[in-house]
Amino acid sequence: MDAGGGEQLSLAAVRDQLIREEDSIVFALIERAKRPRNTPAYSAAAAGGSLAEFFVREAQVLHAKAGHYQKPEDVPFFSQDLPPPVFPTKGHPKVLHPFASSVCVNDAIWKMYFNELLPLFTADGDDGNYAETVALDFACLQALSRRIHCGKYVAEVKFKDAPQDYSPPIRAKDTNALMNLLTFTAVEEKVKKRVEKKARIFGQNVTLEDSVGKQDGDACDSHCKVDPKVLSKLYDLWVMPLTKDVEVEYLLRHLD
Ligand SMILES: C=C(O[C@@H]1C=C(C(=O)O)C=C[C@H]1O)C(=O)O
Repeated sequence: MDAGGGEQLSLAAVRDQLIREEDSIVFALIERAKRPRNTPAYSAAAAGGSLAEFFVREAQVLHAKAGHYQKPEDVPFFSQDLPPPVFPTKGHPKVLHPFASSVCVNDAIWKMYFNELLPLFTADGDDGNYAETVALDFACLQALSRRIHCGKYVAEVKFKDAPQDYSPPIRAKDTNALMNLLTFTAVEEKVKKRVEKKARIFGQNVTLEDSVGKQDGDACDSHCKVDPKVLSKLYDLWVMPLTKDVEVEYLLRHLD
């Protein structure tokens, strides 16, 4: 996480990072929406797995060799037998507990992405561009996973800011109390509105003839590359709940 790069980790800095991650998620979905659903890419092939699974496994091997997956928020979807980096990597400041790297909700992200999200923002159809399609899926999965696992930093700063509040429910392993403590409904409402707005702005067709930015609100939503409402739904139903699951899972082990 960039906010961990030397300066004091703060809730404001971590939230700024989360805002930046929104851009990556919105753009990744816009890119994937260029292609229709392309379901054959997700059907199990003779060898067992699907093309999507094959691509993610192989892409992660390359990414691992290039030095990816060294930070607590960069969590691979298939962690078994990943090779070490081939080139020297620059260490990152250790601001989280060592167990942070084992907090992972990628299985839930995988299921959510393929079973729930994809049908919401891709058109029915099959154009045969399976290799391109799964590469775009990989970008979406990585962007979502990275944002959600930034929850580890959120949890760390929340604990550091109020150890007296967080320690009793951690000791009591009271998941509900922790969830209530770390939830900020007003912040969540703003996040939903902002991602919807970003999808509306980033997803409009830019031409020289029309006046870009003038169209606003629901009027232009049907022309957007991804329905802006899908973004607020994605964050409401899955991204923020999973981020909070990461926060709780991280906090539960904080006093171990
Ligand atoms: C990430 C945070 O924790 C919770 C999760 C949020 C999110 O995923 O965007 C927003 C507010 C909180 O309910 C935060 O406080 O910023």
